[in-house]
Amino acid sequence: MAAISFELIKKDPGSLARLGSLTTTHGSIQTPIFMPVGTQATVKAMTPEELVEVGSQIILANTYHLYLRPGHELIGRLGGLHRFMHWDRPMLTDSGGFQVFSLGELRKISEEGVNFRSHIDGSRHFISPEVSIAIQEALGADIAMCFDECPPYPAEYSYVQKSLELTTRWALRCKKAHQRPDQALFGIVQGGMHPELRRESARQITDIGFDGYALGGLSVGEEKEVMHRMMHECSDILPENSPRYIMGIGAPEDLVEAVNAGFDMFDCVMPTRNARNGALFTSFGRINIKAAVYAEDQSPIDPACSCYVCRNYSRAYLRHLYRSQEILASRLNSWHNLHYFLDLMAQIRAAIGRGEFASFRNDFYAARGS
Ligand SMILES: CCCSCc1cc(N)cc2c(=O)[nH]c(N)nc12
Ligand SMILES: [Zn+2]
Repeated sequence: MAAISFELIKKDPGSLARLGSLTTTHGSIQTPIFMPVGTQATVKAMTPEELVEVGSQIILANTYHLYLRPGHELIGRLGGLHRFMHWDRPMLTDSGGFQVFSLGELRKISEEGVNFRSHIDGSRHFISPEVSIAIQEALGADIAMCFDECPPYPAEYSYVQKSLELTTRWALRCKKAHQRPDQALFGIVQGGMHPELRRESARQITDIGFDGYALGGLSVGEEKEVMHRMMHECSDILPENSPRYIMGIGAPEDLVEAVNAGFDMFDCVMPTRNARNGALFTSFGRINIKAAVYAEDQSPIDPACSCYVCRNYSRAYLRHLYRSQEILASRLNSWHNLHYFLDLMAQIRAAIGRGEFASFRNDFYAARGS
């Protein structure tokens, strides 16, 4: 029996947007979906029960971080990541490559894998496709990701081309190493910001064949129009009846564009990281709660928001908490931002269900004056 099954429920008449249902070992997910990031086995400041209350269906964790601390063997011995963090719904783990390149010190890449120093204590480590798969199988998430190289941005065409070829060879090694029958494995498409390399990588990864397909190498500092163009470059190559995930995306406007390009799954630290910095998402754009203008503002963050925070707390109080560096500031701000992202996806699913995604997209931009 396959670790996951994906049902394409409805295609939007005016775009590539689609409704889907992804069934995993730990339950089903309605797509398009945003996946909160729980890097170190916690979506910062939120309990699992609160994550469910704000609409989370699936959350992410990070192989790199959990390998370094507390260790994947420890988590495996204690029953796996679901039990360790008291989350009994779907989970996805990233493969660690991206974090090694973006967090690790003094990393050295070879055909075999990557040697790097821990960002925590400088200790030396090595991760290969086989090691990444072994870590993810020990953690036991419902979806594992292939070990890939996310090329730096910008990078020479020749470097990006060699890099995508390495990612393909690593993807093949990941597929051969992956044994866990209750865990799906997604391939990752690279190719930088070059349309023809994106298409070449998409062909190579789909030729190997995976349970789902991700676009990597985006949200790495490129201009938005470049990011959006790359989203459209390989939609026609990725199998229509497989789940499609764009890694590290993104801001609300990027989510709308990614759905418009035919993608189903997204993750980003933005709602929780921005929350801790006081940046709050609303139906009329972003606000920063530390601004003096909110000092005596008794209105909610967003009058159009139905979340627990907007129903019970004023901007004045949230500004006070933030300026006082109270822990509750991170909790309430994260609660509202996650609700905003997850409610946006629920509105998108409803619009696709009505065959009205194109008008939803127009209204979304109109409400933000763009
Ligand atoms: C928990 C974090 C998941 S997404 C991390 C991520 C984010 C972005 N932006 C790109 C990549 C990528 O190219 N490859 C991989 N494995 N991961 C990426
Ligand atoms: Zn709210």
